[in-house]
Amino acid sequence: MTEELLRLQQVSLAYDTPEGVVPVVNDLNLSVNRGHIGCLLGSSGCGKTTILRAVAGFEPLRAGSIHLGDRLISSPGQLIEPQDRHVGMMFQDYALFPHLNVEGNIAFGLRRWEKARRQQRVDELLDLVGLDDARHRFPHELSGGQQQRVALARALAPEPELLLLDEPFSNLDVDTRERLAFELRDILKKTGHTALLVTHNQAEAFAIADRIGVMNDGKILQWDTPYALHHAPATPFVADFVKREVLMAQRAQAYLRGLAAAE
Ligand SMILES: Nc1ncnc2c1ncn2[C@@H]1O[C@H](COP(=O)(O)OP(=O)(O)OP(=O)(O)O)[C@@H](O)[C@H]1O
Repeated sequence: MTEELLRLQQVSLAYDTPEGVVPVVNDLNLSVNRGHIGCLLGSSGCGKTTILRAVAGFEPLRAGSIHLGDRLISSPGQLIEPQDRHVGMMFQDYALFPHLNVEGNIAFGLRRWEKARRQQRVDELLDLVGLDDARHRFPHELSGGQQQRVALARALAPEPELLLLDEPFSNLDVDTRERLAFELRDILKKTGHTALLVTHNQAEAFAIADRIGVMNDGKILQWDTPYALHHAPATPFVADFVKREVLMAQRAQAYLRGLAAAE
């Protein structure tokens, strides 16, 4: 078995608009090894979600190829349907079904499974995400963090080869975000899942990912470990980007310390 699970080679993506073709990504290369968590980090509009959608099978490629293991899943004119890719996806708004309880949401992708096996899988996942006691509750009866865990369990339920996460913490408050970022990493490492995450938040990227790609304007400027991004940024943009975020986090902490002191 090769080390690499996901491989994007010379990928170009664009949208057709009434004004013409709008290029988003050009000649993009990246790979994520089995069991690793990769992350695309960049500011709004740089093309992160478009790349994730292309891996999921919702965007056609203008050029290049996407492989999952030995399978070619996308190339121009060739697209394996999203449901046949063995790729799980978790969206920023969780997209839980409001009329189904926690168990029902998690079991949604397992409708074709035999009943006993399905129940066993749901029980395993409830245990994994710590929601045993909430199995009969409906989404509106859950906190944001709990909803996020249900969404994660639902995405993992059919045992996807690859998990895609689009800004998984954007709906949560800052404290919950930080806690869940570590928790998510823990869960994925425990189960050995391979994941590709996109976020504009550096703290999240650094808390979760084994490899991070810093993006700007449809390009990955550096695909590296969090340590290397900090200590050996490849371009002035990456150095600035990393430094700016650290500075902002320090300022936020100083501000909060100031508030606490004033109380
Ligand atoms: N359906 C579409 N039609 C035309 N242009 C689009 C479409 N979806 C996205 N775009 C454009 O493509 C570019 C990349 O968008 P994308 O959503 O991939 O960025 P992103 O980095 O994920 O941003 P965000 O963090 O805000 O979600 C943006 O300029 C956006 O306006």
